[in-house]
Amino acid sequence: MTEQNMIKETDSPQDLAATVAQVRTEVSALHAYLVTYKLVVWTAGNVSARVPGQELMVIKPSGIEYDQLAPELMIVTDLHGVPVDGVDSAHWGNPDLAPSSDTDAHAYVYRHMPDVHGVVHTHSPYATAWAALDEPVPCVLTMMADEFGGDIPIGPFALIGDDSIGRGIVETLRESKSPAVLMKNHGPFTIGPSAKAAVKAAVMVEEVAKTVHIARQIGTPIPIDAEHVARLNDRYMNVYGQ
Ligand SMILES: O=C(CO)[C@@H](O)[C@H](O)COP(=O)(O)O
Repeated sequence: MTEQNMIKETDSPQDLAATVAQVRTEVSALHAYLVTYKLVVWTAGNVSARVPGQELMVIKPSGIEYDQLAPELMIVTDLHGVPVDGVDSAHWGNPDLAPSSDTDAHAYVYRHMPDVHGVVHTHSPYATAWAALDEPVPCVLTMMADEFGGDIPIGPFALIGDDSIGRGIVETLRESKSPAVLMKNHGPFTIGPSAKAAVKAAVMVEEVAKTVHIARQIGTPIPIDAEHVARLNDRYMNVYGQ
């Protein structure tokens, strides 16, 4: 283990272990939403969460089926995606378990967007179809103005396996109100102030990508003007809900 991925010594080991245990439980459980909302096939999607106050994140192991996931199988890494051992009693490995193949992308987002506490990636079919076309989903629904504050943008083409996906996500979402980006030829990545918020954005992306696709089969969807988009987004962000 390098000095870089040693745990900070500011929290007591007991507090840190309890926090990590909570994050493990949350990240493991949130994958069920991906299955429930039909956003994933086989093992093609992942959820991660930042460990609050630490240079750490929790992500699922690569290639493990969703019904096998459990808190103790979640992997704790530093914000460069390097697994960190000894954070809590649920030993991160099983040295046979590698973290998700998208770990570098998630880690890059946490390093560069300090307010982001959750990242989700799926290959949900309607959203991914727009990504294959290299076409943003235009803001033609009030639900899109609410949740995304405008069009759902396309991010650049990026190869899997290094920082390029993370860089594409950050460069695109820094310029946008949207918590979702459709990475060209790949699929949606979503972010949120919590892992659950990022999961919700992944569910919403698929829903609106599907509806706008259907609308285009029967006519020409009508864009919502920018002033109305801004007002809808402001109401949703500041007034909607409890
Ligand atoms: O896009 C890819 C690989 O093409 C990934 O999103 C995987 O489909 C999910 O992999 P793991 O999280 O199980 O490594």
